[in-house]
Amino acid sequence: MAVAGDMVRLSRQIFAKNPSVPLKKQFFGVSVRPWKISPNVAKFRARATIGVRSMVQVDLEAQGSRSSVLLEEPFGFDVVFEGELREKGFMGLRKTKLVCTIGPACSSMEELERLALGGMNVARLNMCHNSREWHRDVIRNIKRLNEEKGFCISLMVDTEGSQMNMVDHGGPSSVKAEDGSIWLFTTENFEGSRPFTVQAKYEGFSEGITVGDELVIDGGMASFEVIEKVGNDLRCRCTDPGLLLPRAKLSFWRDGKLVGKNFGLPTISTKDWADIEFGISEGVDFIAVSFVKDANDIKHLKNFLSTKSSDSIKVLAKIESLESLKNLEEIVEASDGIMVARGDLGVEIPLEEIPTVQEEITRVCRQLNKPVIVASQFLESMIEYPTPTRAEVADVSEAVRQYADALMLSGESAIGSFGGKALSVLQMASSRMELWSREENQQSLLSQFPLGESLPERIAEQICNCAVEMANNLGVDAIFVYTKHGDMASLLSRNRPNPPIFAFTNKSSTRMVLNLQWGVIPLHVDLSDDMEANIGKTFNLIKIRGMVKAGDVVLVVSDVIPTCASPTVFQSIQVRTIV
Ligand SMILES: Nc1ncnc2c1ncn2[C@@H]1O[C@H](COP(=O)(O)OP(=O)(O)OP(=O)(O)O)[C@@H](O)[C@H]1O
Ligand SMILES: CC(=O)C(=O)O
Ligand SMILES: [K+]
Ligand SMILES: [Mg+2]
Repeated sequence: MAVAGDMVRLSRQIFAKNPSVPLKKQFFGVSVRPWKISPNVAKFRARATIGVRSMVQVDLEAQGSRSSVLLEEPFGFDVVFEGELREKGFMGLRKTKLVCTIGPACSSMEELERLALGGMNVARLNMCHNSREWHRDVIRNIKRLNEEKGFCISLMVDTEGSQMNMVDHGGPSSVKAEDGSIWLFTTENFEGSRPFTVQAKYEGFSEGITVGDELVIDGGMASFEVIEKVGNDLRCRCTDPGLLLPRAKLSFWRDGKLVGKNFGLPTISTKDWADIEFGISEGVDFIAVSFVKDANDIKHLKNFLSTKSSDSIKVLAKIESLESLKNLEEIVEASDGIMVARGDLGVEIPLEEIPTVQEEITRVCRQLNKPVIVASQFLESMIEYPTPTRAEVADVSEAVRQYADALMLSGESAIGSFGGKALSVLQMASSRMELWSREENQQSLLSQFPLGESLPERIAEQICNCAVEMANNLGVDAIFVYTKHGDMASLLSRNRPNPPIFAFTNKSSTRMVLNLQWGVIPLHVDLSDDMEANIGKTFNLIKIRGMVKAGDVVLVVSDVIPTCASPTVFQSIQVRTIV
């Protein structure tokens, strides 16, 4: 069995099984794909020892040549899933994906690797913090881990957005506002800290605000009453004492309703555009847009990405304002995925509404087949303590029970002392709840809603729905799907099947994007037009890695198949036994 770091010696047998392609052509034709060859064996050997790609030693003496060359098989694995599969079997594989926010507590190579080994599927970079150079180093380090150690971690840039918050003067980490104390909220720029004075980030923060309005800090950390308006500044009396943290969020309320929404600021600010350009140039996989208001915000960014030929980068809309909730369906339709950003959402809607809103967003996303991340405060107490509260574990389990595609850590990983432990709590709690849902047959309760409009789309959807029903009823070990843009894999995932979905794609961007989807294990492999050859090749490759064994039963769903023999695309479901 080959493991990470091993060199896989196959000699000729693998190709003997695949005689349809002449060996010489396969290796030395004008197009060397799907095989890369280097005459520089030493270099390849060196990479083989640090890398985990499948290395294939081919003895060319059999072909009348004396030398032997080492070939790199471009087969992208995920060492963490491989390890889990060997340890726990197909049904033990975790389906819920995990996102970690990278901050100072976990940005070193060692810490990143620890999170990678702990099951991080996506790394989130919150552009609210730190410099682009800092984020660039993190991105490059993660790419290096993927490249050299065989992890499969996708990258997400999360925009700062135009939120109304306090300016961080780099002073003490929090200031206490006492009951009845009088504070000035100003837009005046000043250095250092001034007693009882808070600088608001935008000039127009007090527009439309009148005496008597309530100013709420961070959704309820502290509250003030506006007692005087002095130009743009507000003099306020503390009515509910509490802590003012650096960059705390400000919101205004009148008669129990939010006022002064958005302050007329664009969803994507000038700085956000620069951060997006940065993300494009660093080759990230997702851009999460903060404080989305409507579908146009998303369409605008997607157009921009396509003019930059970067449409392989997927756009996630963060639902964290009242306005985004009003336009939920159109935003979900326009975007490639959603984040339920409960932190800021809790500033704009009453806290007791968060659970039902979360469930509703998750439901809409699955109906419209868009991945959904549930985010914020899952294990907040673990920023300081090594164990979670029981209520926190229940919250994690509830999101898993709702079949969210992914769960996210924020401060727990970014600044917490126990990021690795927090990740393992997510990991264990999700696996446990997935098992329970399967045993209770909760999937059967999922209602589907027809998506496709054109006949080919409807066919693809029906094939995937039926494939999952078959896979569940037959109790197959795994579903294999061959997919270029990930659509079939996504339609399978939408049905939340019992067995894991191995999605083989020849586009590395598709692989990184599928990484966010429930139950999908995306693998990068060169695919040809000949589906039978693809099936044979992928069965062999993953058998060699010890991921499947003879006798395992696999349901194969295929889509990418126009061949000379059958020039029309046909989609099929087959049940195969690994031999
Ligand atoms: N790159 C970073 N550098 C420093 N601190 C960070 C970084 N990323 C996150 N943090 C810290 O981690 C904590 C929580 O993370 P984060 O900022 O992602 O939460 P959030 O406020 O919910 O996100 P958002 O600003 O998108 O609403 C914050 O208090 C922040 O100070
Ligand atoms: C994640 C995020 O942006 C929030 O919870 O507000
Ligand atoms: K953000
Ligand atoms: Mg937010």
